Amino acid sequence: MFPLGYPLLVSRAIFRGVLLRRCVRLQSGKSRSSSQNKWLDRQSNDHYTKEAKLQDFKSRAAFKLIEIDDKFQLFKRNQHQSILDLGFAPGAWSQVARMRSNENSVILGVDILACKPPKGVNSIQANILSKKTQEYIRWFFRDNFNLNRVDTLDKVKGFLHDDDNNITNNNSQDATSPENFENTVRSRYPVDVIVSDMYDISSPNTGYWNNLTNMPYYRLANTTGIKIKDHEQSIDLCDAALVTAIDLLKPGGAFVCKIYTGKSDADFKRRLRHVFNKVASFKPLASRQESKETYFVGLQKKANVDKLKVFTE
Ligand SMILES: C[S@@+](CC[C@H](N)C(=O)[O-])C[C@H]1O[C@@H](n2cnc3c(N)ncnc32)[C@H](O)[C@@H]1O
Repeated sequence: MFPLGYPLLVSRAIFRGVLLRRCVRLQSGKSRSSSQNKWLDRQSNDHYTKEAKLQDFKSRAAFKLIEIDDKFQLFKRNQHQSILDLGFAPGAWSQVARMRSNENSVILGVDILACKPPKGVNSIQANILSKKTQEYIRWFFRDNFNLNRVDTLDKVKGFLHDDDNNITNNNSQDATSPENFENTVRSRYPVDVIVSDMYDISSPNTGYWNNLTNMPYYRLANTTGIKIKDHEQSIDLCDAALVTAIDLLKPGGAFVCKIYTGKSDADFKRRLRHVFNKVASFKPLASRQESKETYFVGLQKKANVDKLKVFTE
């Protein structure tokens, strides 16, 4: 005969066994998927990841922009620049821009994620696919807001404030005066350099009910692994960055944009040639060989770019 408490003892023992197996699995890392393990191994052995930690960069992405800047000389030590970093989070590129530009240069990071910017960098949490975001960027650079001190841009401009009149007024000034001409160009095109490392992430579209209206998962930092989808999403963001460049980058300005390569690369390059005198593509050594990402660079922005022509011809 079994003692009375036997079933309780057995179930306790089974429960302990299950717990123990789980702990062992967690310690040995076996509960992670193989791709997670691969990613962790790669990160811990990666030279750039180690170096980023040593140099206090937010991520290894810093070294990609350093290589791009070494080759194309985007940032100037001897001149004030307005620099726009699209998709700045967690902030490694902004750190590089801060480090390599003049101390009076102004840097604005924009990201759809809320993220505290690195020291000496301003930031706006916004979606670049929204036209309103471009207005905020223009106001920020033109009116010299300092978002590090107070969130003045939000307080003064508010979401429904329409400030386009200022641009119209500036245009009606005597354009023959060199000073007025310079002011008009500055307020219309207040940015000297645009860098975009934006990358779309695929939304988890199964296994949950999305009960939100602002789609917080509609921005990602990883590829889906579905090559065509990754490429097309990347082209959308590149086009958004290019529209921002057409609308806000000063003539002569420089542009860098990450692209996840695919069949529409040539079309995008053609659009870039409408906007810039010099166009190049560049894969930094810090960009993993197996990654489909590469960078397009546009130098010497042309004056009077016709947006319609860029996207229709
Ligand atoms: C690869 S990460 C950028 C890394 C960054 N350059 C750095 O050095 O730390 C890509 C970023 O693009 C942002 N992003 C993606 N879609 C966006 C959008 N529509 N508007 C603004 N940012 C976006 C993501 O939130 C993500 O933070």
